[in-house]
Amino acid sequence: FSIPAVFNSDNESPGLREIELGELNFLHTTDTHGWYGSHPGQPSYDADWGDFISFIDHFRRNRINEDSKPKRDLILIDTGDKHDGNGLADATYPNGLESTNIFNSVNYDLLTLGNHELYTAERAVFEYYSTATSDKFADKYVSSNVEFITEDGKNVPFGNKYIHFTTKHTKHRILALSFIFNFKKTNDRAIVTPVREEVHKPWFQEMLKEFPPSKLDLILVFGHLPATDPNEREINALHEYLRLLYPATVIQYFGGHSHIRDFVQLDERSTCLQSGRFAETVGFLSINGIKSISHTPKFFRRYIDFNKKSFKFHALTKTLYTKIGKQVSNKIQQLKNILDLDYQFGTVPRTFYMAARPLDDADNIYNLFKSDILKRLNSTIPKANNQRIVMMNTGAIRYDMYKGPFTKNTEFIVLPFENNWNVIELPIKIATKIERYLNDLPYVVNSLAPPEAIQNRITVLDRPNKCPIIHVPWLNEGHSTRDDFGCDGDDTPHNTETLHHIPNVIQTSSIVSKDKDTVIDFVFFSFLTDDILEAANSIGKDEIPLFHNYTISHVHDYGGQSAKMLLREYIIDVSK
Ligand SMILES: Nc1ccn([C@@H]2O[C@H](COP(=O)(O)O)[C@@H](O)[C@H]2O)c(=O)n1
Ligand SMILES: [Zn+2]
Ligand SMILES: [Zn+2]
Repeated sequence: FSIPAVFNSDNESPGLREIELGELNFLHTTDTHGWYGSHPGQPSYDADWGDFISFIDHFRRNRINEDSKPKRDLILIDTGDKHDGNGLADATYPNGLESTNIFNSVNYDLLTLGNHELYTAERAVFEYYSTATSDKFADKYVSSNVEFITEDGKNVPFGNKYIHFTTKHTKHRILALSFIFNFKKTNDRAIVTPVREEVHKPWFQEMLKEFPPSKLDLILVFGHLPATDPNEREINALHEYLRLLYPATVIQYFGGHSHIRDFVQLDERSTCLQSGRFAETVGFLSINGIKSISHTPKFFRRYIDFNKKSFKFHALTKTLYTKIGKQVSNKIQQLKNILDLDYQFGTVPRTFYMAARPLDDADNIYNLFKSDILKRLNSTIPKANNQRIVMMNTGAIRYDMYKGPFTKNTEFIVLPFENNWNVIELPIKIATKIERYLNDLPYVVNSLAPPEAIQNRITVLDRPNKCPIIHVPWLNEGHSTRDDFGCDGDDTPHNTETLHHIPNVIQTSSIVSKDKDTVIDFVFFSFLTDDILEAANSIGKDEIPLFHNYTISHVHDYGGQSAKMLLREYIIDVSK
């Protein structure tokens, strides 16, 4: 494979791929999960949220300015998931107390919520009042299929059901809608209605009447659902429905939730962009020829690495900082200090990877959990025959653990969730079959593995055509995205990161009995409770005549150290 011209090394770093502006231009973020303080130690993502604000400012001035000919507009979008993943959000109580202010300093034109804004009632209430109905975003926040339940028990839309607006310079008439995927683990202050049902509700039908095709130039659907999802196909179902009603209108989607870079062409007049995760990516999209009926519109997509070099390059500026951007960067640094996120517990001896190393490799993080960390779990409850299995979902681990300082923030980054340990007593003949049962599940049904791992499996299946594997000595390892427009979407060429299979769950076992009827403790992350019951009952039916189902009454709190604490104990031990 020969090195393309764009991969030159005569620069201070490799050449970047340009963006192509259009009459409508979009910058998109999603699944930021509190990553507003940049990725220290990862030069590809060295920009913080203040730098992003400066970038937008320069970009608007230098590339979308008032006098540009042809005229242009810029629309800034975010598609949710702002908690769980970084101490800036997760080290405060309530979660997101300070980071929400930081996130909200971006002047988004359209924003919405993800499932992480709905895991608890407290989060739903906070999101609703701090953002959805705030002075700044009340006319910009859209959530077409989520209802908020007020203190006095009334169901109200979680923001706007839809927004209609006309762009300032190019005068495009836009109808904006936003849907979240069919999220079932919601709380008692919010209701999610599946997309397929929501579109048949009276409000939707009235909206269709108010905005027939003749009154719209573009339908914009931005939401917390994956661009590619061959199992649930929620975007596809929505698109089929909208296309029947608007046969020639351009319909542009922005997705999220599965944490990957992705771009899908739904038909000649419709595409969907998804812009990664964790403030590693700013998605750029432009469209030209929107109002033309005789020609198909031209779509252009680019995945911009979240770093200062890329920001300066695309915004055509030599210095990035603006006053407001700098203020936000300072605020982030202050918050980091107040929360003591750089407090160091020990040192990570070498980098442990989630998917970039095979599961049985000594540098694989799941291997570390199986072979060491899970075994450290202690509990005071009486043990069934002194034998147990300890299981966790791989999705609970959210990031590679890098060689170097292990800080308070590293804990939130690697293991953000507050899951505790549950236990159920099971005979060996059931307990030993659960791992296989859960790992054989069709991947998207229960979403136990990390979202990006699930999605990588899907995109590999969905797009059998290959992109060249890049191994160029002076490039950083990172995204080499393959999407419906090909292999050149990333603004920065990276060495291809080989991704290995990650199972849905991992476990350690101390079982020694040969007698398969011996009862042992089956210990698992609380997030897995429904899946464990389903697996035990399904296996039990096959294994035991006149089997009685296990129910939640058989599940107990196991106690013991949290996963965060187990990891910290390991680090302290290896740092001695
Ligand atoms: N208590 C929890 C909550 C979630 N997870 C994992 O996160 C995944 C969802 O994350 P998104 O950012 O894609 O919404 C979920 O599928 C689990 O893997 C968890 O482990 N514990
Ligand atoms: Zn997410
Ligand atoms: Zn999500």
